[in-house]
Amino acid sequence: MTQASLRIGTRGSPLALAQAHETRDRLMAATGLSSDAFEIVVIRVTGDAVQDRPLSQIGGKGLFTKEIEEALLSGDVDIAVHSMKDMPVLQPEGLSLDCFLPREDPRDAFVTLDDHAGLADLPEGAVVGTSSLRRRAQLLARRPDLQVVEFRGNVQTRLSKLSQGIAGATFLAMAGLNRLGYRDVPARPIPPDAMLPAIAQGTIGVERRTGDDRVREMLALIHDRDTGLRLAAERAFLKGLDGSCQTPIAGLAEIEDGRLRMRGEILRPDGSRVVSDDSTGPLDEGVDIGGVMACRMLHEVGPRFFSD
Ligand SMILES: NCc1[nH]cc(CCC(=O)O)c1CC(=O)O
Repeated sequence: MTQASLRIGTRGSPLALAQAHETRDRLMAATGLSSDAFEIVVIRVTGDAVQDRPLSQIGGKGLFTKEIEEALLSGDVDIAVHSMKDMPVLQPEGLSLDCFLPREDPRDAFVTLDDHAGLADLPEGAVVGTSSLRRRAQLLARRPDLQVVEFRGNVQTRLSKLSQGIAGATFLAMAGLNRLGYRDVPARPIPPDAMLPAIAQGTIGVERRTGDDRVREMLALIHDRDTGLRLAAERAFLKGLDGSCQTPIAGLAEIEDGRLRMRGEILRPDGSRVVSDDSTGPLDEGVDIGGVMACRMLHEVGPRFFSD
């Protein structure tokens, strides 16, 4: 590569920076280029600027991505690194998102400073902190007695809220903890059967300008095929449901014996109803598997499932 360095756009949170560094390290290893060939550019986004209100009140997905995508389109950066969990299913005109790094642990973790073994051991009426509509709904579906309070901020903030006694437990993504190297956080992974994770949880996606062939070829070197096949199913499911941050949706695709197994779940926000599905098909038919699952579910629950 003879051009100037490749500019990597990212949010400035500790997790976002860790993900940008992982992307740069993989690009260095794949291309043989030195770190001078890459520049990490931090971009401030709405979702980070607004700390005092629940994200679901400010707007749906896109709060963490809009400004970064604008920088990509205007040529201020050449690639953008995202948590795929925060990405809308459709990209703006002119941008492509088809490079996924090997997926981290997709599971949620149960985090408590007390010695409760897990969710089932929380005392009657215990207070749990989360800002995720999905986690809230899943929690209330299993334990309607629990009280859910709004919990935002990074890992440190959430742990300090636990130590102040604001809540007895919270949830975090295992992927975030692992990527940040937080080994001593008291986190227990929750099996997907007990709490199905968010679509794409644990996956880093790298976005680019559609016509930028130099970047397309570079990103092809670090794309992880299995992760791509899994995300195709999960994101087709999300797209079929027309999911936003206002709707509790969970889903996980896994490769088992050379086939793609997709589990999906939609919930009423108060947890009063849960509809789940589990289906397996050929590895390269994720788009169909996820799309058909979404259709079946919408048909089963009728049009006003999420809102009424
Ligand atoms: N919504 C915020 C967000 N986006 C991605 C992750 C974690 C890392 C990942 O799932 O890839 C988190 C934090 C969390 O849910 O604990």
